[in-house]
Amino acid sequence: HCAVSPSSLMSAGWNRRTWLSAGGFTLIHSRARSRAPSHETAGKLMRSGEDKKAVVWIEGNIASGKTTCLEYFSKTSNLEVLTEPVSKWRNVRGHNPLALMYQDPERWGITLQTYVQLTMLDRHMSPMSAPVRMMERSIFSAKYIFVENLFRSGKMPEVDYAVLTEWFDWITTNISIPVDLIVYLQTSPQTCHERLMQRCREEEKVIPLEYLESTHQLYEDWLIKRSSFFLPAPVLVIPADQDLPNMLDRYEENRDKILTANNL
Ligand SMILES: Nc1ncnc2c1ncn2[C@@H]1O[C@H](COP(=O)(O)OP(=O)(O)O)[C@@H](O)[C@H]1O
Ligand SMILES: Cc1cn([C@H]2C[C@H](O)[C@@H](COP(=O)(O)O)O2)c(=O)[nH]c1=O
Repeated sequence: HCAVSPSSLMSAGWNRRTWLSAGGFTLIHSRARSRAPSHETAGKLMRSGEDKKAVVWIEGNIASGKTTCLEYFSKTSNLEVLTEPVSKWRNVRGHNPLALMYQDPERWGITLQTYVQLTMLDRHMSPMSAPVRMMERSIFSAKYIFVENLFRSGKMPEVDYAVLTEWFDWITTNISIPVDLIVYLQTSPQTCHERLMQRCREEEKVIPLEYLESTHQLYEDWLIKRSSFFLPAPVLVIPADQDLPNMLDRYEENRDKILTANNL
């Protein structure tokens, strides 16, 4: 195993631009076709050659049906599906930060959310293998919904919130995280609570309805009222309290909009 550091490459005649390009990344100066105005992307790090592909985020409360939706679309050709890295949150080198967070949020909220932020960034930066990417949640909802919920409910110390916010702001200022469309599976907290109980994930058995009501409100403020945080793309709302056959009809109705998200 041979470690090559950026500084040794630089002294061998490489500059920052060639080093980044070799790793599949470039620094953006301006973009021919960009999702965001060029002042929002200029100077940011982004993966090369992926600005013509479409990126769709599937957002929604816990147990709203995101994974089920992704599973349905995964049979579509020319589309890749990225599920949330929950298995990593349940097992990092033998530790379970998701379970720890639910047991003692004041102590372990920062641990889980730091790891969620890292693993989400890793998902966003992974090379695209198809013209359309459908991804479960985002680094944005991790911050705007879950970190915010911990902090506002008094379960995250202000210093932990400040450190996570500094990290988040650095990442979103310096790295381009493309998105063309946000699909919001809009459910009632009651529906999520029923589905969560039915799914029966061990760590989540302690989640009360009130927790889902808070995260629901944060989602509504972000994606419907647009009153809380930066919204990086248009939002397609799909009412998702319906049974599965009805949901599949809703997905078919919206298939074209979703698959051509970068032409909206
Ligand atoms: N439309 C639906 N009607 C009834 N149950 C559903 C529906 N969609 C998903 N489920 C079930 O609800 C639970 C949570 O769904 P899941 O897709 O895992 O949600 P998420 O990924 O948003 O947490 C699962 O047991 C799933 O089978
Ligand atoms: C993004 C994010 C998630 N979580 C928790 C919430 C749930 O218990 C799981 C994700 O499950 P879902 O069924 O896919 O909604 O992870 C969290 O605590 N913090 C986060 O940032």
